[in-house]
Amino acid sequence: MSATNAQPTPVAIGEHQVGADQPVYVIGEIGINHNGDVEIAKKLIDVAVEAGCQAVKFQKRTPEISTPKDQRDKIRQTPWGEMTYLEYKYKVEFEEPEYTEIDAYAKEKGIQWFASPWDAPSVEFLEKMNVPTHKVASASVTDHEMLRALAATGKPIILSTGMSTLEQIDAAVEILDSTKLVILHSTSTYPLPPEEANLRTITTLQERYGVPVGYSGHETGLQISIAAVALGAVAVERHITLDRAMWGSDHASSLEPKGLENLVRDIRILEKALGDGQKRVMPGEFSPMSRLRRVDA
Ligand SMILES: C=C(OP(=O)(O)O)C(=O)O
Repeated sequence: MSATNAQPTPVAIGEHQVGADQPVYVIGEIGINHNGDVEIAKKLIDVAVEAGCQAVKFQKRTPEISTPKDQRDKIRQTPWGEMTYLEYKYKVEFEEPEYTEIDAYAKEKGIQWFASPWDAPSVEFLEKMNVPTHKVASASVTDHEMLRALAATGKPIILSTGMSTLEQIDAAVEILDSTKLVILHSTSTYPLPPEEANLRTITTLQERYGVPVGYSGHETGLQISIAAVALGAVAVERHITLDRAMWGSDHASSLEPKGLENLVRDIRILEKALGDGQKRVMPGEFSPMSRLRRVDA
């Protein structure tokens, strides 16, 4: 855990480098917005590819382990009828046949995919799928058993930090290999109001952990994610959906295809605009300078 002003070495995630002076790593978080339908998942992969994301992400659960005990028997109205929360969790869970299809489809489309495992057996499952990285969801920052399973994979890890204190993040970072770690600043309020975004935490995390820091956003709109990049975020993750009005908990605070396209477009402009911070006269200024500046002044 080193505090330093030097830029941390980028982390390699498959063919992509994530860090300073690299293209911002944009992750389209499909999560469970596929609503249990692999065809919707494929359409969302298309959306991410067309927007220019480098990766899409899913969530992998073993529902009888990851669903909090006091929530399991709660009754829910769902598109599949009335059922318990646990039954619903199984409805939206992809298993090996669906992930095999997703893997082939993502490879064909040239985009990376990975997932946040929500329990230790899901780490094993994702390892069998040969994912390039694993994401730690904010809710799992304190799940040390799972973090140890993730560290044992030797893969680069993306650690989200919503709903967490610095002490909880310290303990998680102690378990993970900080040479292969990307931390995401996040606030787990859905949808995120601007006054809870606290984007300056990006700098706090950069200085405290000396690793590349990105942003996982749950706001509506694009401004906060774009500002995160201006403040140094090297990765941005946003939930994506085909339609914000679809049934399910995460659709409303997700980006639709046009929103994602605009986000990636604006991030790519910002990457160019941020520059290197060295003050110099730019090539485009020579002509206006010759017209506007008095040489005898
Ligand atoms: C909920 C997740 O992420 P975050 O905490 O970044 O929102 C997730 O990755 O499953």
